[in-house]
Amino acid sequence: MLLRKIGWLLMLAVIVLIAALPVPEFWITQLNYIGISSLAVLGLVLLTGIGGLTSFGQAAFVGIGAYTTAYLTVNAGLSPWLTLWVGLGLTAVCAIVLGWITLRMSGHYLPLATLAWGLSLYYTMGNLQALGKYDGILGVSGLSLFGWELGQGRVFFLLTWALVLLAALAMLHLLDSRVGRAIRSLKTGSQMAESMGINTLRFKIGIFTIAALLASLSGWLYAHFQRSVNPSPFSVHIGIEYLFMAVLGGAGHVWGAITGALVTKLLADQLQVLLPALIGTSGSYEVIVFGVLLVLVLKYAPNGIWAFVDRKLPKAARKVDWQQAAPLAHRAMPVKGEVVLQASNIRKEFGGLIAVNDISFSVHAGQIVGLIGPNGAGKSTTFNLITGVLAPTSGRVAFRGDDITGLASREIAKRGISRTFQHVKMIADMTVLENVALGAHLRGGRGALSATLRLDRREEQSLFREAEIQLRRVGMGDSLHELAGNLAMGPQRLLEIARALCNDPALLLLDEPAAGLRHKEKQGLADVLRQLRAEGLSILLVEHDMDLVMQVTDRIVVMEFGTRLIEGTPADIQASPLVRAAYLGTEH
Ligand SMILES: Nc1ncnc2c1ncn2[C@@H]1O[C@H](COP(=O)(O)OP(=O)(O)OP(=O)(O)O)[C@@H](O)[C@H]1O
Repeated sequence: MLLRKIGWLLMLAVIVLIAALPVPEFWITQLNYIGISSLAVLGLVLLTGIGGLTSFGQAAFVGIGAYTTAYLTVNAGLSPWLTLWVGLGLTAVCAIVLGWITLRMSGHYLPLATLAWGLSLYYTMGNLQALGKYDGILGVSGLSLFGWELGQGRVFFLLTWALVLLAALAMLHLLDSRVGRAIRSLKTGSQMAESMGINTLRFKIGIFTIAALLASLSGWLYAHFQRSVNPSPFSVHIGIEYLFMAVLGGAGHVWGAITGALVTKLLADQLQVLLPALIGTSGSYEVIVFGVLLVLVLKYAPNGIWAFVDRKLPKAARKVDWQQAAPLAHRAMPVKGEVVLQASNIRKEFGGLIAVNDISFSVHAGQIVGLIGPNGAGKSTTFNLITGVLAPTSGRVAFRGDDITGLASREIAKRGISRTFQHVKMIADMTVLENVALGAHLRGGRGALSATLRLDRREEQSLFREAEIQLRRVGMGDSLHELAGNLAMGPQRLLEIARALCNDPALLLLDEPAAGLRHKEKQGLADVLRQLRAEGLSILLVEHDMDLVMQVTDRIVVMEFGTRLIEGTPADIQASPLVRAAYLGTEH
């Protein structure tokens, strides 16, 4: 905390000193350009580096901010302080509409779509008569405050960098919050995030809009700094340059944005002088060098320059300030023996393959039910049908008497079903505690604005308190501040269980929790499962480890080729020749 404060004070001191000392005007201008670019790149860090959504269209949003203020100040005589908000509003509308259409796409379709609308906006700016076509709008006024001209020098520099630091601070606050954890979960794919109750599309549109707003702010500054606008600085080419800055600086780090903008600008300046002197002719050779540099960075330093700096910086563990926090509300739990889950004739067809063939079974409160069967029997598909990852072809799933067939994962999580994954899904660069707190997403309600303004601290304390309780419940109370990525497989699986428990579930679905565990870890897991059952939780367990299944389950459903082969107590199953034949692959 103290170190962080010193860091901020140092940065402020450097900025004030640069403005106060006789630094040549050329450098002040360069630093102004760097600050303006940093804002747009900061948006890309959030969107691409942290949220995992690649966009080539960031420059187009810079253009919307720049053109809005240029047009309205020149043609309507409005104050730039008013047009800033008009630009931000217009940008938000464009981002929400474009995001709503394009962010459903995944893989390479999304970057392609951003290219498409980046180009469209560029040509729109270049072809509209009202916007001066490719000549743009000239004579944009500078910024002034109560009649005092801010100019293009030191005062503008102070304003720009104050905005950059404020944006960086806001983003750091945002990322260290309930909303921030949800944003960081987007990169792991939507399945885990949705099962924590996170509406991934909403969050994607949210970060897309925040990134666009930062770009728009950058455009507003640019227009009043440059005193003119034309389409060139808002082309896809510049969009790619912003991405380059983010990757070079460190797309996963807030400070990577400023580092990237700074290094790129300084390098471009130096190369523009050096290369013609070396080669003997002038031309845009620096673009070629940047191309080569980008390939080298992607190959040898994919996390960017700031990742190296970050590794050297001292890290303080999160301050434990949640001991006295208010406990989170609990849901009413089913009474022992009540039917918690009822699957009735559920069926799933993949083309011609019947992966789950009219299966029926139930789970009662306070029971551990095992779902076993040879590879490919349909266990994971059954899990996915119950948790809303897949919609059944036919049949019905009821939870605590309510029909939940075909509901989205996040709706099912809301009702009290939590799950773990066959292949652990966690956020490697977040601590164990933060990962587990993600599981309590639905039990908090504070949004992005509260987080940015730090008005969410009470709720955060309650969420962390809950996360610690659940980690202690599964025996991981000593690993709160460890990075999840450093955990061995056993603790990773326990982390997933603690995260699932954070949702205060009435039913827990565990998908092969013993896979990859050592003997001792399996015994530890068995103890945890027994303890959870003793506390009244119901568990549906898919597991290949027969020792564990026979030790902990009350009843077992055996599947084979998508059908229910037999159901009974562990003793019944062990004695069944049908089960033996299914596992040995012999006729029965
Ligand atoms: N998305 C899908 N598209 C097509 N076929 C699928 C899909 N998912 C699963 N299957 C098929 O459905 C059948 C059941 O698969 P499932 O993963 O549910 O079995 P499982 O019992 O969980 O196996 P394992 O123990 O190996 O995880 C398999 O034949 C599998 O290839």
